[in-house]
Amino acid sequence: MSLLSRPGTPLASVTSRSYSSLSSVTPSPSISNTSSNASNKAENVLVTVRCRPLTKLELLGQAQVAFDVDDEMRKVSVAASYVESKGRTNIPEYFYDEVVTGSDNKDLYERSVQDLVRSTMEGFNGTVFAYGQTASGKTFVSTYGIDEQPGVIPQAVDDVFTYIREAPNREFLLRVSYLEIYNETIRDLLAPEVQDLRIHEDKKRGVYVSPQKEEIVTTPKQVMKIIQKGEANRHVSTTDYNLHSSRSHTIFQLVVESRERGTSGIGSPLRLSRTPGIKKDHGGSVRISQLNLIDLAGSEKAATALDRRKEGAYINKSLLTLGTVISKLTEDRSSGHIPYRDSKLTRILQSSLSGNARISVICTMSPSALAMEESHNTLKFAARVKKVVTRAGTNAIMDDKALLQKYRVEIAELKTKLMHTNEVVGNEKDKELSKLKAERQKHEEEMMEMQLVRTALKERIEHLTKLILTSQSITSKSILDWSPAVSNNRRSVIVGVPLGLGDLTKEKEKDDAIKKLTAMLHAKEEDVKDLSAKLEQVATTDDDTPVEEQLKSHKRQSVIFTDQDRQELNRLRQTNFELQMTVEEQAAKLVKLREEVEAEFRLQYRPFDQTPEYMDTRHVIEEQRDLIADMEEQAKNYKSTITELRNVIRKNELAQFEKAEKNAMGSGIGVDGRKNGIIDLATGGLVAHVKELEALLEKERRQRQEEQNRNTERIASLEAELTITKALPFYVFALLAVFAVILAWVIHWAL
Ligand SMILES: Nc1ncnc2c1ncn2[C@@H]1O[C@H](COP(=O)(O)OP(=O)(O)OP(=O)(O)O)[C@@H](O)[C@H]1O
Repeated sequence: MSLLSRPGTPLASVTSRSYSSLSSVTPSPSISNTSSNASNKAENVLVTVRCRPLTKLELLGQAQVAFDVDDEMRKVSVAASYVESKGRTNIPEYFYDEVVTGSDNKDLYERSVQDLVRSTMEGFNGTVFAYGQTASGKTFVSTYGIDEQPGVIPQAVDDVFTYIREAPNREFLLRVSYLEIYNETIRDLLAPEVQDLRIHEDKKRGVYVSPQKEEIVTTPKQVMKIIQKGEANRHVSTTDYNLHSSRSHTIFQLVVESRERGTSGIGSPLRLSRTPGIKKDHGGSVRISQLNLIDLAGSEKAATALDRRKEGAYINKSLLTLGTVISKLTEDRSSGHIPYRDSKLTRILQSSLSGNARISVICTMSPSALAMEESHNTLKFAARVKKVVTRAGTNAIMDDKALLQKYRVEIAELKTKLMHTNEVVGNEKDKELSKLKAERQKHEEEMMEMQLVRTALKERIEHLTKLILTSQSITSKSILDWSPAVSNNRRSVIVGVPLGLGDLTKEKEKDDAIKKLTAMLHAKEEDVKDLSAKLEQVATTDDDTPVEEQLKSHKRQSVIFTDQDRQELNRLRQTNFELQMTVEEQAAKLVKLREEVEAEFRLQYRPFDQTPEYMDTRHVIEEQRDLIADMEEQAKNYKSTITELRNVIRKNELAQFEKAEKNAMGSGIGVDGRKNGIIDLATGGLVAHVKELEALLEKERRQRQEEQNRNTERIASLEAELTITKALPFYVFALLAVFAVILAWVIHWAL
């Protein structure tokens, strides 16, 4: 609700006002017009009285409520019961712009602060401060609420960003600072280590503190973090009246710079409005304004603790000066000196208090009868401050005070410089630089890739070597399994390979060497396993040392493996796996081939004694031998027949002789003549028959002998072939071995 529509305050002698009457709340292109129209109009400080509920402590002490609060009527009055208890009849009443009770900080913000914050976004300076005795609720109003009721500062910050979000035609730059005045010393809550902060004044900037840390902010969260950081550095102590009493005044300052979007403004003159003193927001001019959110330390009675008493003295002194300054401001200005310099607080607030800011004061009070005196003072202060008139106007500036402008100018200058540099030397240098960068990146990538490939290849080579050795050993075993025969045709296949029976020793040596190599490879395989385990273990570490170096020094356990590296490694492992599969397939093929060859050997080179040729020859030899045996038997028979015949012949001869001798003795014929004639007649036929048989036997024997000789020669020749053929398995073995080695090398180089 606009305050203009409300009844005026009896205490206020000048027109009360609301900030909404000064400027349109809606951020729009009309901002600059509205602002300038409203600029420099005399306005009173907006005064709000917040009367908090009784605290637990006060309730425990059965504190009497001494004030009645009527927020509808915006009236605070001393409770009738209290007046009566004091034996009085006059009930004092106070009226203000806003009177609130309870704990609703949101409502308080919307009533008393929101318009001021929004007008700050439109270029007017704004100051909000909470004033009241200690433990009256100033910090509650300013910073912390309860039940998720943030105080004025967080709500203002949020509102600033909401405003920016809703103003598409303007661009903003925000800077924040957070100061503390403790025992009359200025401290920077954002840089507490910085000493000797001093107050300066010049025509352009007015009153300001230096050196002061300002942080450019871009999000509400960032601002809240800064506030929290500052709060952590603030002086807070337990006092007789408050567990967490603020022992210092704090000034949270937000500087807002803004300009219309799409206007560079560089070099364009600052145009002033026709009304003297009012600057119009034309073209690229930058509006700059300050929002000061002040949490004052509480005025208090003398404390018991020495430190607190000292602090209290300073606090009271500065608050007293504030009161004096405000009193003077409400008097006729020409009447005299205004003692801003009497305290750091009034000095820092000088610009705002002297008129160039809209001011909203929230006076906090306790309703307790025990705090009657302080509350009364607060109400009187509130009434006094209500009379202060300010004439805030927008500040449109073009000089380097505005960071927004400065940054824009700097960006434009840099762009020009860049363009210029690009034209003159930039192209060449840029090219060179990007080439170098690209080369370096490429080199790094190559190094990484090489390392990964090396590891993968090593594994693969070891595996391949292992496979080859395995296949070698299988071959040699299978050779021992069978003893193939051989033919001259087969021998011709391996002409030129210097292997033979004598090469068996060399084969043995080779076998030994292969075994040695296998042992070595097994050892290497173990190393690789260890390394892989280490790599797995440290694969997630974020070490910046180049991989190459890390791998070189085995002492190091950390290896960087980015996700990309790991993918690459996995890809290589996959390739490696596929290669292994290929090699195994090849090895299987080799085994199959060897089996086929062996089968062929078995088929073509059956054992010699099983070949038909051998069998036939053997058969013939057997037959010949049988025949010879028969013939020899026959010859024996012939011989015995001949002997028998000869015996018969001799018997016959003797018988004939004896007969002739008897006749001769009787006839007188000589014995010898007769005897010879008879023998010749009797044996002549038999002898001829014997001779005939003997000739036949001799002929037969010669024929058999010749045939036997021929067969024996043939067997000898076949046996000689058999001896030579026995070497063939070794030729075959050598052929397979050479084939396997060639295959392995071909796969290795192909990858
Ligand atoms: N409107 C409120 N509703 C509920 N509790 C409140 C309210 N205002 C203040 N309090 C409580 O009163 C106590 C004192 O408040 P706070 O610390 O804000 O006082 P202060 O004026 O900042 O005191 P000091 O000047 O000593 O720092 C706190 O416990 C606070 O929670």
